[in-house]
Amino acid sequence: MTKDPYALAELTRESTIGGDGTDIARDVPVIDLSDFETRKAEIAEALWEAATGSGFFQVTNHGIPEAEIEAAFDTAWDFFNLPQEVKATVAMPKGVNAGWEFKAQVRPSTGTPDNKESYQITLPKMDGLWPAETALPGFRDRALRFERLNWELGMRILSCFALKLGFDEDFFTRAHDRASPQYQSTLRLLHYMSMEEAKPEDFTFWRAGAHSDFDCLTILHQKEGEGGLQVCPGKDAESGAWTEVPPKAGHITCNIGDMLMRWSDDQLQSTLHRVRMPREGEYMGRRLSLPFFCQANRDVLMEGPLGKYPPMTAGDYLDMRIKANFARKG
Ligand SMILES: O=C(O)CCC(=O)C(=O)O
Ligand SMILES: [Fe+2]
Repeated sequence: MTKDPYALAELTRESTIGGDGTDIARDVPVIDLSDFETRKAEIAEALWEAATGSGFFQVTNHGIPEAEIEAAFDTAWDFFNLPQEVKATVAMPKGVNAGWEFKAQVRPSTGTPDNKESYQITLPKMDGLWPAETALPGFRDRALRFERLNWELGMRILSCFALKLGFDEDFFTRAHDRASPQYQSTLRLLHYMSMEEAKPEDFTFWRAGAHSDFDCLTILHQKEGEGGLQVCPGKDAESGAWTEVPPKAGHITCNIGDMLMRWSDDQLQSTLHRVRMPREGEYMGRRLSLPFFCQANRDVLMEGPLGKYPPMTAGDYLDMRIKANFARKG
């Protein structure tokens, strides 16, 4: 093993964990967000416990109507179902976190491209990256509506972490101001291609190689029956023991990302996760998922309450994280 070639501890951890590993059952905490305003203190306690423990949890009674989530999956499929040449008109420009990409994301953990296509919506970056209204009528409005619903849920959850960290409760809402040109939160539509016609060697790839997210908080919608997500909590990363998180209607899966881990002086834990290929006897069809990444605006200064790290803007942090990812040599 060569010496640590990475600038960031979070990336070093990620790069060492690309193998199959083993399966292990762990509890994924489920937190009921009903009566949010009146139960806020209790909910904040439960979220804190989950996020300082494994960093992975699910929320129920989260306020996003099931019909909206189902409609968003339909909208995502309408997009992926477009001919490749139409999707190519909204291809992700280099260095921009918006638009369409196909089998392009290489994870440091695996060194191979994830077997997926994705379309990312980052509000200030969308000029020329929406499909033509004639190609997909209503797509933009539907996608924006879902982006907003996810932002609202993200801000509710983050307001609980703000209180526990000693900030005022709107601290992270200001830091993720949707109206700002510095906004960099992202809704991602993901399509993992069907493996029904795949060759045995295709199964050696990953749908999504092991990684931790760069953001503060990820809100992940999965579809029941389309499993494969596995997590390995930070404190157990050495173990290489992975836990399935089966999609369940009414449950939204959430995880802490590296940005909030740093911002909280490592009190909140970002968690390694991945999407494995289906195994023999399992559903082999396509898999869709819809993550929303709460990433603080570029100009926001991240300054932890305990002062563990030097202050840094969220923009600089993300640039550093992305650069470290691409600096990796296989
Ligand atoms: O598709 C999933 O279930 C997870 C996706 C993911 O981890 C990501 O895009 O960061
Ligand atoms: Fe992720």
